[in-house]
Amino acid sequence: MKLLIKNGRVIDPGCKQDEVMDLLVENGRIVKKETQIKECEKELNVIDAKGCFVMPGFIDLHVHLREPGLEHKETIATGARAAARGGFTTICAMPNTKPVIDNVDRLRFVLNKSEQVAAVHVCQVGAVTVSQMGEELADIEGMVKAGAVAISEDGKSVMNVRLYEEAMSLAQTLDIPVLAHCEDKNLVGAGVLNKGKKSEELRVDGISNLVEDIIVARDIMLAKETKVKLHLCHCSTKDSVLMVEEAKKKGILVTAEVCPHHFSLTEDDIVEGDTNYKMNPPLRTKEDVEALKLGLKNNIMDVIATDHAPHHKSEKALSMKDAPFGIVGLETAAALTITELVEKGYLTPMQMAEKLSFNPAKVIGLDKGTLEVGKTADITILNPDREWTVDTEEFASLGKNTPFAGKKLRGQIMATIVDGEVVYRHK
Ligand SMILES: NC(=O)N[C@@H](CC(=O)O)C(=O)O
Ligand SMILES: [Zn+2]
Ligand SMILES: [Zn+2]
Repeated sequence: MKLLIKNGRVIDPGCKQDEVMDLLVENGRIVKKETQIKECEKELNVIDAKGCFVMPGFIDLHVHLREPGLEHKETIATGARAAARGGFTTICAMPNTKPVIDNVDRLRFVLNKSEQVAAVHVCQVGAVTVSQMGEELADIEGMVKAGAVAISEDGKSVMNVRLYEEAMSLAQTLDIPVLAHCEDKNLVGAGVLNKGKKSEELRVDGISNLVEDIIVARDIMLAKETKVKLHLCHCSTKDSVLMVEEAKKKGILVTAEVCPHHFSLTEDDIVEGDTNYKMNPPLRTKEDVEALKLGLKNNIMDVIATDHAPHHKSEKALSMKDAPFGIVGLETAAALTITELVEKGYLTPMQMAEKLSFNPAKVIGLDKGTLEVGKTADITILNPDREWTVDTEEFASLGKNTPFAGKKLRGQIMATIVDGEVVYRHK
């Protein structure tokens, strides 16, 4: 069956084109991109994308799928459906499952299961160390040969610098990036929220900017030394942005991501007792948020990734101190990007497509992120003007843990297409 997407504003970072055009998809690929495509075959599925952005399918470098072992939070199937609803056609699963994805068998389990049950493409990230214990290296080479697209210790930092240097050198040889969660274990202690006004007001331990900054500095130096491609996960501080800018100027191979919650909310938005405002790194100050937004605008920050971190209701029902860190993000990311960045003039629609698709594809070396003729038809259709209210009951994710519940956002995913098949269509 052929698919014709008509009258959309086609935004293609691959050839820097932003024009109203039609796209024809056949056998899972884009076969025509023209001002007006006339097709009169009966066997044709037509989507009218008038008034919509037609972008290369979004690619999320940072997702927690929770399977194996934590299926009460999320499964591969539900997480992938949430991705489809959010306009993501490829997601990268972090390895902090139970057990941790630190060997070939476990990696194969996720990839095989994803083939069977996932509505979107699933890539797997391998752990850096065995069981993420920080003591001995995982089978990095084996996992990369079996398809791992990157390595990461996400959830924590590798505190042993000698071990991390070895892992980075290996990753460099294998030509995969290291996705770095930057948090000094000793400095963070029992921190819960950003250290300052809010942590004092709510009488919980604080997490200073230094907790992140010190490890960002360290990891950039390690990347300089090992020449590995370093990708900094969920950057939250103004000094992270400064350091990334400096590192890039020096030719160090660093890229950086910002999560929608970190550019949409500050610590002042935290509602007492609502653990849906608790995530790692924490919501920072207005100054940090402004630096992140300008970092995105000035293309210092390359990627928007969700850090989709579903938790069960009973876990998030604990106190601010005891509840787990993390919020879901797949089903609100595109709308937050439109509402907070595109509408407010920080990003052009082209930059949005770069940060949600083209750049993440580059980070992990995927031949995706463009809408050029001949490429795989992974496509996202989004209406930038439509307003909707976040209703967690409608989420495909098992995780309902979001601070954006009940919020009115602009920008609605109308259709998500994977390998030429429509995997999500807004009613
Ligand atoms: N971000 C979070 O607050 N939580 C993540 C771990 C992580 O991304 O560091 C999780 O796995 O729940
Ligand atoms: Zn992390
Ligand atoms: Zn994470």
